[in-house]
Amino acid sequence: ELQLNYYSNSCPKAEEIIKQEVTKLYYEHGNTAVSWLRNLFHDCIVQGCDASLLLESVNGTESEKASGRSFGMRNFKYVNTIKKALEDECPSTVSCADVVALSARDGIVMLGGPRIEMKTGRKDSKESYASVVEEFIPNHNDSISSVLSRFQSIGIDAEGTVAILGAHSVGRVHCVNLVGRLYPTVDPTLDPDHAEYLKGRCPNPTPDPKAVLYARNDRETPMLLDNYYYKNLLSHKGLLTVDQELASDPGTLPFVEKMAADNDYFSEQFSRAALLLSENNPLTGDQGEVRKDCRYVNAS
Ligand code: HEM
Ligand SMILES: [Ca+2]
Ligand SMILES: [Ca+2]
Repeated sequence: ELQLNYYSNSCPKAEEIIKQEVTKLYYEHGNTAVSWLRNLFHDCIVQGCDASLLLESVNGTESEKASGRSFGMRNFKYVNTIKKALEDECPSTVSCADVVALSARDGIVMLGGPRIEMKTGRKDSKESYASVVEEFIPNHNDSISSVLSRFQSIGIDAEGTVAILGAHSVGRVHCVNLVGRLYPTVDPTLDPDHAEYLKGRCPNPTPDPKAVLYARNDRETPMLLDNYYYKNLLSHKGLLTVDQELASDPGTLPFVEKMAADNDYFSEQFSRAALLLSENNPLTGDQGEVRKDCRYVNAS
């Protein structure tokens, strides 16, 4: 069972230490906060919130980070910074899965988003689920029905799915994930002026995947977790196919319209959905372990 303040006896300063580290890292590299938010999705939706995402590839184990779905993920080295601060205070006590959850919670606040009350007590997996990452994480051009059913399977309804995708109100998309909507012809659901702008950002129809060319998700408030994402969708400026589809499907459009009009409603729904995501199928009690180094299972 997850509970509020799980570390109140075993490591009373744990939550404060995570918040301090997240804040410090944010002022050094603002995009770390963006990464903590994406990590929550990529860890929790794959098997559960168990830090399986953070394992490195070592003899026989392939890292989930090596999956194509993890393309563009960054700042993993700073997870180790947070974990080290915790190990210095209370060795082998605070799980990497809780670091994923709480760093996302505090990152969301740094990005101007809501403060979400999250429980703790998650344990860390002893294995990577790299081989099934693509079953759990949708692709950028998947159909809306498959995206909705993926989130439905972890208890997030259509309204919550629209809200959680509001995470794409911050951060960036690399050209490899965009050119399909620009070349050889422009996707008719994309605003023509915005398409010209995106072509300027991504001039090559077949970009080198190693190239660092990208466009910002939200040109208006790229570092704020706010409802500009939905305003952009309504003006046909969604970047990924999955984003734009939210505004064309009659089952999701009413939520897009309501979130575009009301940032508080977006924040409420985003909090509700992020909480469900953060509580998806955790390991608790005697299950799993508390990794000493988030990149490797403990030596036995
Ligand atoms: C249907 C579901 C989703 C799909 C297909 C998807 C796909 C993607 C793709 C393709 C990128 C761009 C990667 C790149 O080119 O660098 C991206 C970025 C991002 N995604 Fe998602 N995503 C989904 C849902 C979510 C959710 C639920 C969250 C968080 C709760 C999230 C958070 C982010 C963030 C923060 C970024 C920006 C990362 C950065 O700038 O470093 N995404 N996503
Ligand atoms: Ca996981
Ligand atoms: Ca924004």
